[in-house]
Amino acid sequence: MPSPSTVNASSFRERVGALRNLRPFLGMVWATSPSLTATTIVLRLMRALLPVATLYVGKLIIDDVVMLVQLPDKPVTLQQWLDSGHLNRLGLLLAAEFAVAVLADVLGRVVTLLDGMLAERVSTSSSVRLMEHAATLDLEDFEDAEFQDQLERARRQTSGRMTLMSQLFSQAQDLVTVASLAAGLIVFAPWLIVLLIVALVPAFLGEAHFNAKSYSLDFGRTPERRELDYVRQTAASAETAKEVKIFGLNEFLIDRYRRLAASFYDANRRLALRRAGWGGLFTTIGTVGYYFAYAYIAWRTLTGEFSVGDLTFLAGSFRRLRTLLEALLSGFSSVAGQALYLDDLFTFFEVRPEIHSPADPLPFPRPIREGFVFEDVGFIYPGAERWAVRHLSCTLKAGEVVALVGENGAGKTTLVKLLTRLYDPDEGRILLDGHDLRDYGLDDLRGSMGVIFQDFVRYNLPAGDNIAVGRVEARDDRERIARAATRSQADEVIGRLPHGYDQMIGKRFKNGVELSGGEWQKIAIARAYMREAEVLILDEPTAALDARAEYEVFRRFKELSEGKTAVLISHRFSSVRMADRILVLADGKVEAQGTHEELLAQRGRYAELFELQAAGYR
Ligand SMILES: Nc1ncnc2c1ncn2[C@@H]1O[C@H](COP(=O)(O)OP(=O)(O)OP(=O)(O)O)[C@@H](O)[C@H]1O
Repeated sequence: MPSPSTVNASSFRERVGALRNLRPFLGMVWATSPSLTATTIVLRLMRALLPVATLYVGKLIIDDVVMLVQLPDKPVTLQQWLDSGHLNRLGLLLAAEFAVAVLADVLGRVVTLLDGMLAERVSTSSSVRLMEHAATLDLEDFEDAEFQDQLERARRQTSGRMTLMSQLFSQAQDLVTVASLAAGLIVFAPWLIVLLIVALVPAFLGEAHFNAKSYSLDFGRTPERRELDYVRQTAASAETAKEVKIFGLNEFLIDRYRRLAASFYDANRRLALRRAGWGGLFTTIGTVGYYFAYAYIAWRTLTGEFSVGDLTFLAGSFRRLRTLLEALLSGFSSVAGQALYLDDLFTFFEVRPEIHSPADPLPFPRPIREGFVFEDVGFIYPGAERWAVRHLSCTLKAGEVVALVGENGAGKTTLVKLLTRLYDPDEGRILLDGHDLRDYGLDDLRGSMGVIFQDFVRYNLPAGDNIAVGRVEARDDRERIARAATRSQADEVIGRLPHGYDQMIGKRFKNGVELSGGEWQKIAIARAYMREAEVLILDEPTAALDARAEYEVFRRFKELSEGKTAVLISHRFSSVRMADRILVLADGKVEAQGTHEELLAQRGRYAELFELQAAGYR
C-alpha cells in the first residue's frame, strides 16, 4: 500500500496512471448487470446525437423564416399563408424540433432512472465483495492500524464512487456530442476548433492540479478521519454512554472533536479558495475565446458568407461545445481523481492472507488420538517489541481438561490464538497427532474448535440466533440450540425473556432487551456447546459470572468435555483446580505444571497466587 509520502498525487502521470482502475471498475459495473449497463449505454448514445440535431433543425427553421420574410408578394393573413403552401416546410421543421425536444427529455429521464438502479446494485455488489474478501484475511491484518485505514478508505469507495459510473457514462455521451458538433463546425470554420481548445487547456490543467491536491489531502488524513469518527462514536453511543457520563468526558471529547474538525476545515478551505481563484481566471480566458469567435462569425454573416441560420447554428454549436468541452475536461480530471480513490478499493482486494490451507490438507482427526504438542514455540505480534510467547513447550493431551493460569500478559490468550491458527508461530511448531497444524485444512481445523474469548461478541440478534452463531449451519436446529443453552445455563436467562429464544437482545434495535454481563456470558458459552467441537476452549469468558455460576459452568464444562480436549483460562482458582492438569504461564513460557495439589506442593508462583486469592476471601 502506498504511504502518504509516496503519493505525490500532484504528479500528472500518477493521475493518468490511475485511469487503469477504470477497466476493472467498468468490469465490475458490467458484471453486476450486463443488461442494465448495455441499455443505459445505448440510450445515452442516442441522447448524445440530439443536441446537434436540435441546432441544425433550428438553423433550418431560421433560414426558412428569413427566406419567407423576404418573399416579394407575401401573404398577409394566417389563412392566406396556409393556403399558399409556403408554411408546409416550416411546419414540418417545427414538428421535428418538437419531437427532438420530447425525445431528449424522455431519454434523459430514463437514463437517470437506469443509472440510479445500476449504481445501487454496483454499490451492493462491491460491498458484498469487500466483506467476502475481508473474511479471507488474517487477524493480523485487522489488528494493524495501517490496514484499518485502508479498509476504511475501501469501505468508503463502495458507495462513494458510484457517481463515478454515471460520470463516466456521461463523459462518453458528451464525447459523442462533441464529435458531432465539431463535425458541424469543421464544415463551416475549422479554425474555430483550434481557438476553442486553446481557450480551454488552462482550465483543464488547473482542474487536474486541484483534484490531485484534494486527493492527497484526503489520503494523508485518513488516520485523522478515523479518529474523528472514533471520537464522535465514543462521545455518543450506547456502549460508552455510561462511562462518559460518570467521568464527565463530554467536554473533553467534544473539544477533541472540534480541534480535529477545525484542522480539516482549515486545510479544505485553503484549497477551496485557491481553486475558486484559479478557476475564475481560467473561465475568463474561455469566455474571451468564445466572444472572439462570436464576433468573427457575426462578421462573416455581415459579409454574406454565412446565412442568419448559419450564424445561430455556429454560435449555438460553439457555445455548446465550450460548455461541453469544459465539462469534459474537468470531468476527465475528476474521473482521474476518482480513479485514484479506486486504488484504495482495488489495492484492498489485492491484499492476500498469509495464513491459508495447504494444497493437500490432512483431515482433522475425529476423535483426536494423541493431542497437541507445542515445540519450542515463539511468537511476536507484528510491530511489537517483545515476544508474546517464546520457548513455549507443552502438551494438551487428547481428552484432557487443561487450565492455563498466569498473570496478565503471560501469554495465555496468545497460546489459544496460535492453537486456532489465528496466528502462525514465528519459531517452533505446533503438532496435532504428530502433524504440523499447518498441514490441516484451515476451515476443518477451525470448524473442529469451539472457542469463546474474553471479548466475545454481543450480537444484537434474537437470543436463539445468538447461540446458533456457534454453528451457523445448524441455526434451524432448535433442539440443538436448546441443548447448548441448558449446558451453559443460558436456558434460565432465556426463560426469563418475554419472547424466549425469539427475544431480540442488546439495546441497538427496537424491542431489544439488555442482559447483564454474566447473562451475556452464559449465552456466549452456549455457542461453544452449540459447536459440538473436538476441542473446547473457554478463554476467561466467565469473569462476570458470580462465583457460584462460574463454579457451576466449569463443573459442567468438565463433565461435558468428557472425551474432548478442553482448555480453560480463568483467574479463579476454585475453577482452575477442577482441571486435570494446570499449566502456569509466565513471560510467554510454561513455568510449572501439574495438578492443583502438585503445584501447591511446589510452593512456586501458583501457590503464591493461590494464597493471595485465598487470603482475599478470608
Ligand atoms: N494484538 C496484539 N498486538 C500486540 N501485542 C499483543 C497483542 N495481544 C497481546 N499482545 C501482547 O502479548 C503479550 C501476551 O498477551 P496475552 O493476551 O496472550 O496475555 P494473557 O496471558 O492472555 O493476559 P490476560 O490475563 O490479561 O488476558 C502481552 O505482553 C501483550 O501486550
